[in-house]
Amino acid sequence: MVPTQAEVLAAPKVVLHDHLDGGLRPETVIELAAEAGHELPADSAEALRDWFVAAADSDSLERYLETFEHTVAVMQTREALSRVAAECAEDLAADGVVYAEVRYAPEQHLEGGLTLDDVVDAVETGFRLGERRAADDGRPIRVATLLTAMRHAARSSEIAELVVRYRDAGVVGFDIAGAEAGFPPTRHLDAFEYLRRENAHFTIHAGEAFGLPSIWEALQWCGADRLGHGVRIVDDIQVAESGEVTLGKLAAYVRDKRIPLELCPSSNIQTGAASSIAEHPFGLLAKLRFRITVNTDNRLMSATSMSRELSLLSEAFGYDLDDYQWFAVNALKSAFIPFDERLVLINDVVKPGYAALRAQRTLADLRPGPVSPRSA
Ligand SMILES: O=c1[nH]cnc2c1ncn2[C@H]1C[C@H](O)[C@@H](CO)O1
Ligand SMILES: [Zn+2]
Repeated sequence: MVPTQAEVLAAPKVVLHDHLDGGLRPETVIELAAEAGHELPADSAEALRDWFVAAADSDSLERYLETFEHTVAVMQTREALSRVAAECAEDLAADGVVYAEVRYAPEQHLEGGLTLDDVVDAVETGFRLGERRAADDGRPIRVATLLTAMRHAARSSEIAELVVRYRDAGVVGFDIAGAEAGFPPTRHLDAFEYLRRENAHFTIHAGEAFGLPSIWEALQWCGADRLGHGVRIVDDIQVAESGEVTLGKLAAYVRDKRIPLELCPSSNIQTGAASSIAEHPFGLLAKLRFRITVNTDNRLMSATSMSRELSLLSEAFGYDLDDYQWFAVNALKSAFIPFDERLVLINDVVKPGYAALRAQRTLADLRPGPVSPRSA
């Protein structure tokens, strides 16, 4: 059975790959742009929502990334950053997300004169505010932060130091993002080596627009804990006409070592990494029991949510509540917060949440049917 919309919304969800600057409300972009004097490509919230999706729907990661010009431009003050972060926490909570790791690149928010530390302070203030508002609304959420360095730039060591400086203040890990082709992760080896010496966690966008060499470098040279996307690992998997599956050495390593894949189905379709949800490698990777997780990437650019991603996957692959629970538990096992906190979320939030949804179905099945005219 495929979950109903109400069930999808109520299901406890976990997202590990969601960009703060890719998840603004269109209304907020318009208001902040007016304050900042930034010119937008559309002037109503509806038109702007459509513009982002159409512009991001480009079959190219580079063109997809150009749309961030308009979100980053309006996130250059403390107030704007705190507001966007608070709304992000509230929107995720309203969608039934119970734990989120949200990322952004502090180096992109210095145009208004803020320091890197000011940026992180402002965002953390916003997340705490959003968490409080969500809890007051009866939808508690925990939001943790990943700080991203842009792979074409040269500030990754500074950002890695920022991660370590704020590790007890909401920041749980590091990431690199931006155009993948031509910018291998090994350009940032100093940052990764520093993070490893500091016992810090990091993920790397790899295997999205570029294939196996990028994944191999991210894991075997840089030591990434997780792969941002990693979807191109399918290039190392052969499926014969008979259905027999053969994993290459890298794919086998990723599966054997339980390397988490932060899969983002809708985003992949927009950048051309997959042609449709039904043809997305998610189905194969799930069947082969890779450590897969479901993610939004950029809710604004893809007009999506965790509920929508799960619904699309259910339509394509028939996933039910048990599968959703598996995705959520996979994500928590792979999260960068401490082990004891992950266990609490798995045992006290996610599992009871799914048990309650299953119980509702059982009760609905036990309810007597309508009274027939004959017996009335
Ligand atoms: O899917 C992505 N691949 C590579 N880079 C990305 C993706 N989504 C967002 N970004 C970039 C654009 C943002 O400005 C930056 C930090 O969130 O990360
Ligand atoms: Zn991303």
